[in-house]
Amino acid sequence: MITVPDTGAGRAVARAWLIPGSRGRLALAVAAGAVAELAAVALIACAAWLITRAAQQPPLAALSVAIVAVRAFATTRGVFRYGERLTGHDVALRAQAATRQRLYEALIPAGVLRRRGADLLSRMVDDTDAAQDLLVRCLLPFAAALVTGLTVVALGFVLLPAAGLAMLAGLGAAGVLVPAATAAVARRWSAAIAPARAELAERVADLVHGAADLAAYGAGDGAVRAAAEADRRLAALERRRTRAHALTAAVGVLLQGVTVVMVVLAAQAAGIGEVTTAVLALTALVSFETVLPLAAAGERLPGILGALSRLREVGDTPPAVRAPERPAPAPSGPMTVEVDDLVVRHAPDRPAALDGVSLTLAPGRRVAVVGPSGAGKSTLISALMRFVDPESGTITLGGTDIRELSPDDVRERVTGLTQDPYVFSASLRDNLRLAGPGADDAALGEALRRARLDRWAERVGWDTPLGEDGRTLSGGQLQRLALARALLCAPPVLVLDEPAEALDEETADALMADLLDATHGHTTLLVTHRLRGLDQVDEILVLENGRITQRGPHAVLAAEPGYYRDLWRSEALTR
Ligand SMILES: Nc1ncnc2c1ncn2[C@@H]1O[C@H](COP(=O)(O)OP(=O)(O)OP(=O)(O)O)[C@@H](O)[C@H]1O
Repeated sequence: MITVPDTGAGRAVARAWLIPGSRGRLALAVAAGAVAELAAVALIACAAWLITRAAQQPPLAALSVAIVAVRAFATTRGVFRYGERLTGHDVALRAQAATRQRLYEALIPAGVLRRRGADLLSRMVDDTDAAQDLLVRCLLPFAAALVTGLTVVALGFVLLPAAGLAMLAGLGAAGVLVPAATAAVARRWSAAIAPARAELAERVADLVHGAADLAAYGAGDGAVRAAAEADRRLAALERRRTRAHALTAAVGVLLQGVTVVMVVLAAQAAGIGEVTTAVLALTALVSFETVLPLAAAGERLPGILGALSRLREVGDTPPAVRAPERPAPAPSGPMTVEVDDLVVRHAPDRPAALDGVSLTLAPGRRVAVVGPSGAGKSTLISALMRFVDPESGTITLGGTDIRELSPDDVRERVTGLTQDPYVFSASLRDNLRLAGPGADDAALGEALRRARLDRWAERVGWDTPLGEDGRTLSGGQLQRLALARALLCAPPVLVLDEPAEALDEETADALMADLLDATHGHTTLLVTHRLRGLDQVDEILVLENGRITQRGPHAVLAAEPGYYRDLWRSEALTR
């Protein structure tokens, strides 16, 4: 369920996210826009005077100043319009870039967001466009219309107060009441349209990402129908909104016509002559050209403020872990990881995922963690890499509590093969270089050799694209590539989360054997479901329901009653 955006929050974001740093440029754009509009009005006023005066056939000299003025105003209008577009778009694009950057920075440490990927993507793309629209479509037109409107009304009062009054009424209604009405209409419709658009985006994302599963279970037609239905609902809402918008736009044009008629009637009643009448009438007519677009600005404004408040919601999502204000110096060289009485809870109302876990991982030692699904193995790795903070207990790295270190420093030192490794749509070489940007071909080759991927690499070539999400790789090759990356990165503490996950028996056994060979002498924490080969590690921890229930070397655990012996026996039976 998408909540209706709170526009007060949107205004706050507009101030906080967009304006700082661009005030000078913004003022320049506003000034250039106002001068361009004034020049446009003055151009029409002068042209009106020139044409009607010329019709009276005066000596040419009487017209020469007006001729020059028309040229001057035409040039001024063009030059300042160009300046306004240049500075206005410069400010707007800077604001948009700054908004995207802020959003991105807010997303990196964010905790669990309530929104799904498609909605988040639309925030990254559509909502950040709001930053640009706020300035280009709302703020600049409003400032230009205000300056032009006030000047024209003042001119009207000077020439003929009754005409000035008619202009004030007409421009005021078109510049304030009509945009307010369009804003109210838009607010009403965007409350209905935003969830409809989010629903369509999510359904389309499901269709694209879940295409294979939908096809496999014959659910494709139903999903397409649901997406088409969401599309129809959105289109119907958009149509109704467009009708309401057209109606308010028509009211604006009507006000323009009525104002010109009133001005002409007032001028005729006052008998001020046809030249002044023409000047007043055409000035009134053209002054609406700057005011009428405000209806569109009013229509866009609630959507913009809503988008900005959605951005703030992302920015306000509490980070999963807090970086210290002044991080302690990061430890270097071989380092011991000490976990002491660790309690981790993913949410206050959930049972602890880790409950009193203690372990020591000394330099060069390898510790394996085994346990049933949901026991807390991945949570332990998340805590070690500081993706989640403990409720109580400590983790120290080289003697320093990791909460005192910058999370990036921790993740540079404790990393490796995480669950579900991602393969980029790039070559094998580039996918490897991710873990070692400065590595030469010899180092890349060595990592591939240790992960037993070298022969395959020679066959397919180092520069062949691996396809989106590694589509050209088998499950085993993908895990080996991820292992090669981890070995290339060679962090002080290597973590390997279920490296043989989702592989067939034979491939998994081969991968585990190679992995145990490759990590010999390297400080390693290995989370695994498979026990084969664990006789090579220094210590095995059995984690059940967040607690360590057994610990020791393979030979001891395989002999004592418990989860490990049961699993070891059932593995032996399946061979
Ligand atoms: N982000 C999360 N929010 C809430 N609960 C979570 C979250 N991540 C894990 N949990 C819960 O914490 C417990 C431990 O999960 P964890 O993923 O650490 O188990 P695991 O041993 O790695 O399981 P598996 O072997 O299936 O990967 C589970 O009950 C799980 O539902």
